[in-house]
Amino acid sequence: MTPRIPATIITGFLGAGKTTLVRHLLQNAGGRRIAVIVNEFGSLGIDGGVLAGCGIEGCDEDQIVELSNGCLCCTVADEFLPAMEALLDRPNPPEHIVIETSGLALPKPLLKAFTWPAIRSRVTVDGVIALVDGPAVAAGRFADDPEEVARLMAEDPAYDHDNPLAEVFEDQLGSADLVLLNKTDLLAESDIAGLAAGIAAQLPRAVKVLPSRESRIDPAILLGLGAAAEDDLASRPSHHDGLDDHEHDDWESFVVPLPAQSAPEPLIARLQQTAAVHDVLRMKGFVAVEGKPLRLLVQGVGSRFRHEYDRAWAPGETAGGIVVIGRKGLDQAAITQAIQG
Ligand SMILES: Nc1nc2c(ncn2[C@@H]2O[C@H](COP(=O)(O)OP(=O)(O)OP(=O)(O)O)[C@@H](O)[C@H]2O)c(=O)[nH]1
Repeated sequence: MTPRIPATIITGFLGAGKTTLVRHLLQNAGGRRIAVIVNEFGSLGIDGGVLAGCGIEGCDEDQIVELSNGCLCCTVADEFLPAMEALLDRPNPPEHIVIETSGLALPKPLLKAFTWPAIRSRVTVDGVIALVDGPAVAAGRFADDPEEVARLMAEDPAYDHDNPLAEVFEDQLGSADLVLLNKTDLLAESDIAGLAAGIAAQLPRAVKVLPSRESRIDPAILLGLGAAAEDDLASRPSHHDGLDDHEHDDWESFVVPLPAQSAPEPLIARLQQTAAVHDVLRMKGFVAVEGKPLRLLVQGVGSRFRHEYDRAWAPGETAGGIVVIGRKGLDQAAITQAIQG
């Protein structure tokens, strides 16, 4: 029997550092043929664009497969399985497959896809790695807000739902074989061990929580976990166990188109201000800057922003824009106006 190809699933909330981890893995593949399947919430294909434009030696664009529909967990049959089969049927199939899920995806439906006979006979889930945004956890972003719960219960006595951020976060952690507590540069040194222990205590199984910065952990630790997660679904609890389906009604995303900017800084200031006022969870996009041949990659998680010139615009690829992601109910018109200035 041909050995099964190992697949690593990378999960983690919006902006935790998943794409950064995939880049790190590709950069340090040590000659191993790694294929990446990437899926994100919100159009524009930023993550695929970041990876395909990575300029990493030995990394061809055809190693990156982008699934455009925002929710891998809902499109397993239509998109994910055909993409996997196409990868496996290549004349030179990958030695390892890395799947980056969207920050709002629940990993369990994806894990279940690996029990389907057509996939199970050829691939095994080597491990599920959950990225955690350290400062967001430290700020209590994923904890239930007792006041909010009390308010919702007053409105509807039958209310028993967690905060949707907490729910997605817990589902992602519940499936993990390894957790990276990322962005330690933004944490006080003295808080790291306590936060890691707090996360470990929340997990349904004994799973290691490793602190990381820029998702930099040796691939020898990340790949080769040998978890065979598809055989072990019962020990990976989800809020949606027993439910046939789940909704993504809690979230929304839209694109704000932007013309060429005179400089990055005023735009970043407007984005920061917008994120703070409107409680936006994630913004990312590519923008043209006058007089610059390269496109500006803009990344925002909450109100923390980074920007860099990443590569030249490809022919026909001129329109800039920012994807905005948040909880349902964003004031799209006001946000668009605030960002466009
Ligand atoms: N300060 C700091 N920033 C980080 C670290 N790791 C990643 N980032 C930044 O955080 C932002 C989000 O990182 P990504 O890797 O795109 O996160 P993601 O989980 O793929 O995001 P989504 O796909 O949108 O869910 C980027 O600006 C990264 O450069 C870190 O350890 N420290």
